[in-house]
Amino acid sequence: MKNINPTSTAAWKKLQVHYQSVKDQHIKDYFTKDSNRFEHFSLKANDILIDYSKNKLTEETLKLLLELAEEFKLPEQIKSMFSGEKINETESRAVLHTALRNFSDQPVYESGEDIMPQIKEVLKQMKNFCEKVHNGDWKGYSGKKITDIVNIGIGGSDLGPVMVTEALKPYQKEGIKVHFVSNIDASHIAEVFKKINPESTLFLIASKTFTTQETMTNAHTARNWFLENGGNEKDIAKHFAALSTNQKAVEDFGIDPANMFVFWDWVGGRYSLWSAIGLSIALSIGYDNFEELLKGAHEMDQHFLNQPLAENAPVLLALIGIWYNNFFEAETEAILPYDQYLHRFAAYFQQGNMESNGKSVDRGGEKVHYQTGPIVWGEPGTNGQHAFYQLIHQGTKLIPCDFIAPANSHHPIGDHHEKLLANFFAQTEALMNGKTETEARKELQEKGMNEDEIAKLVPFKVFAGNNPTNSILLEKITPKSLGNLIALYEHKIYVQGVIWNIFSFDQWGVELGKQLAGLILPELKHNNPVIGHDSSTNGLINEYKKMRK
Ligand SMILES: O=P(O)(O)OC[C@H]1O[C@H](O)[C@@H](O)[C@@H](O)[C@@H]1O
Repeated sequence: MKNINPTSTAAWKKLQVHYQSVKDQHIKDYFTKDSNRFEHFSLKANDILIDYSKNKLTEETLKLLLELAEEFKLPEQIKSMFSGEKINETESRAVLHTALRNFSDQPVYESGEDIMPQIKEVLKQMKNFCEKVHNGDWKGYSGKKITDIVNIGIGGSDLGPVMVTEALKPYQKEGIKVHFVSNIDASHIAEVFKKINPESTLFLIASKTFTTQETMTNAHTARNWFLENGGNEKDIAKHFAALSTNQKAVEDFGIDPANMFVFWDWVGGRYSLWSAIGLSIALSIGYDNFEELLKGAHEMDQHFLNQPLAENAPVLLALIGIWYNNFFEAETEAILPYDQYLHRFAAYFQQGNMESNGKSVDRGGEKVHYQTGPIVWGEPGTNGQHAFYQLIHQGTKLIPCDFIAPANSHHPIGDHHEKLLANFFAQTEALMNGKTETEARKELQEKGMNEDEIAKLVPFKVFAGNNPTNSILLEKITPKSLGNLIALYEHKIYVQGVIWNIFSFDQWGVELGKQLAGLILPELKHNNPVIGHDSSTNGLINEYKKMRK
């Protein structure tokens, strides 16, 4: 499959021609032509309803996009991921986060070995550990029950657990608080220190490599704080656990090997919340709920693996994304959850997408001459409405949006949820329909304005509309439905990577920043001026040295 340039496939060429014939069509006209457009362009995938009818697409568009997927032998590429082929070629690794949530009783082979027994072993270890912490058998050095969990990790070792523990707050175990420290900025950990007591705190050092500068620095600071505030060396085992693939580094740090929860190099950092990295989640919501989350993801895995492309939710979302990214030249995509608990969902998939598909070299090592991964961003509704929706409605950029909402709130207080959902429905409708000049005029007339005033205001009151959205509706945000939803978005990323012919599971770009910061650090340890960089970097470092006290 290497060196297939998507732009030279037959389907891509057909899509280019087709694009010319539909690009100026208005989405609302598609609804006029087809009164059953919702039925034709929506599907149910397990717990999730996806309405993709409010998009700039026709049956023909979908047919051609599906042809594109077929040209890349997508069904085979999906199978190759699930079956443990080393599809992460630049790191020579399999990509098997799906095995972590495999409840099918089928073996999964990696380098000829069934990895399911080791996965189950770690799950058992997590379960036992959670039970001990929750029932108070796991005690701190002074005999107190654990009340606070501090997860120290960054990137994939932080964002997933943060997003999920926030999303599932209603399931939080009583008596357990979870804190997250990721930034190397000491303010992050200092603020957490204010809230915790060393006697009843458990630190989870979460790092796939156990070498990441931020995490190791924060871990050492936590250890020092613990020792300076009442704990002894011999007590470390009761208060520090490690979630990692690097056994040696964990031991060197001084964490009891019995407190190590392992995972494996075939779990990508940004796909690792399903692994031991999820321990903070399990401690927060209870192991059984954590398992429900895994089961929800497994359901979506089965859907992705078995549904024909035309009825395959992650595939459809991926193809629609490609349609906008590569034909309409949209540069960004917004994820807009109408659920306050999902307030880190967009941030989580910002890493998921941008670290996976932010690539400009194809699988054959050639520079690509087409667009790959979009910029992903978003905030929850309705807050976003009062912040950046103006630009989506009336700006000059095309921003395809995913609207996500649960039909039921965890807090059925008054009519909050109906109001929230009224906004959810109204926004996608307004983004599509816009407001015509006639409508704008009528509105102003009804306000009693005279013709002069109306003529002046009308241009500002017109909305072109025709802004595409997907609406994703769930019954309720539960561990299981959240598992479904996360896996949906994960698989979308892979499908897009296949079609852009890029590797989605490495992240060489992130490495550069790490190396450069490592070079500069020793130069900050003395007060002599530096001269080895460009004049801007030299100037900034030297001014910083003058400013610092
Ligand atoms: O878990 P680790 O090894 O500390 O890595 C943390 C993060 O580091 C880098 O930013 C990337 O490689 C991310 O994908 C990763 O999640």
